[in-house]
Amino acid sequence: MEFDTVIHNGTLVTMDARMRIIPSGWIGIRNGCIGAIESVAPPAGVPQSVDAAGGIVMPGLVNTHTHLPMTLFRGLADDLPLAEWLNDHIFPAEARFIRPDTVRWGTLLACAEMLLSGTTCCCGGYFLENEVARAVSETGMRAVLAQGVIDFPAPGVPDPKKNIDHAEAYAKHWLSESPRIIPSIFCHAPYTCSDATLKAAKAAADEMGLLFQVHVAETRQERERSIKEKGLSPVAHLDSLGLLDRRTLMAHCVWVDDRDIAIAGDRGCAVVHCPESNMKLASGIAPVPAMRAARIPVGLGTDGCASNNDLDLFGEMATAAKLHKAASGDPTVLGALDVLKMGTIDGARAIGLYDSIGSLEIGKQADVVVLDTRTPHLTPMYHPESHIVYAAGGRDVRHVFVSGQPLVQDRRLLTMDIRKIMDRVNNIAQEIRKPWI
Ligand SMILES: CSC[C@H]1O[C@@H](n2cnc3c(O)ncnc32)[C@H](O)[C@@H]1O
Ligand SMILES: [Zn+2]
Repeated sequence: MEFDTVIHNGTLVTMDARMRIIPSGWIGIRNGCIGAIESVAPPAGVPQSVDAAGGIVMPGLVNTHTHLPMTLFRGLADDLPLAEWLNDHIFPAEARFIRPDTVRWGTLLACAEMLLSGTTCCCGGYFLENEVARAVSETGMRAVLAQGVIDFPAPGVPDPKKNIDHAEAYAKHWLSESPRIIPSIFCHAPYTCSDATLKAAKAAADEMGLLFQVHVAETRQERERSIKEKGLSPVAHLDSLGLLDRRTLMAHCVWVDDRDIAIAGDRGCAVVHCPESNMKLASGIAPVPAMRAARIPVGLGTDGCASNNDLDLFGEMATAAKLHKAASGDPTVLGALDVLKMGTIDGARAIGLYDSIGSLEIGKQADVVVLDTRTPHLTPMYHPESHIVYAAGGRDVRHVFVSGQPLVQDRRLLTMDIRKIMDRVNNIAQEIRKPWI
């Protein structure tokens, strides 16, 4: 087979069903897909030959929950609980500063940050999502991008009665626009969307075969209010509306009990764990080991930059691995390989892309990351998966490919002018910085 690109001389961490690790292997890429994974000598005469130079070659990371334009609000309102953070700071800032131009630059900044730290695919939603999708598609990154739905006036949808029509039109447009941009619909939460809105949004997503996303059971207050007002937990409430199935992705699920976990497992829906956001907003610790034991696909997410405050999924993996050990008193509860699965193949499964990304396998898209391990903090290397989760960071990412296209080469972005993007975001921040509340 003829290849367009060969990546050789690295340790391949495949994340395939056998979790193969191939020392000094190579992968061949043809027409954007992986065409070979081998341990013997790589072929000569390939147009593009990338020397991984003793580093790690792994699947691109999958950030399964984020809000890209929220880079604009990084560090704007810290050290607050969710309700105060959202109602007194973030919602007012969004009402005032979220416009097509600000969304574009905030999104490009998020893509730059994610690509430079090894994330090749993200999933999430926001308002003015047409602008988000347009910007992401320019960068070459892969993403599942949802139009946000909420029952009050939102940027781009001043009349909440039009929120479903707007989301539907957005999704229809992006269904056939780019193979790397997959549209979706995102209801903000059961406490900001009526039952009618939730059902209509899910019906619209179902009609087009799309992922339906929703923030669920994030805080104790959300759970208690749901039980008081609906007589059901947030998860049981969504289930009573018929919203939970294989195309539903629930972000957070911190305040879930055994019954909620059994419901989610039975329905086949997926969950995103956002440990750093949950820690920073003091929301709590999601019962990830129990959810995984119930065979729920659990991905990892950073959430938006205003509650994390970065988009580095390597950091998120390290946090997840350590948090659950500390919470349970059991160091075996979530091992390095478990967390690496959450950041790759399980994340891909959670967002419906299991067949195309999340592992290095013949036939899958060539979404590939090369880490440079020739650094003091990655020397020596006994177990690559241990290094990826416990010792490496986004700063160790050297090359990034999406569908075989190089997007980061020797730590430099090839499809974005990062200076210009940071300048624009800094200008927008001057506007946001002014006292306005
Ligand atoms: C339609 S989703 C976009 C909407 O969600 C807000 N948001 C960001 N992070 C969280 C979170 O952790 N819980 C609840 N809502 C969140 C974001 O600011 C947008 O308004
Ligand atoms: Zn979120």
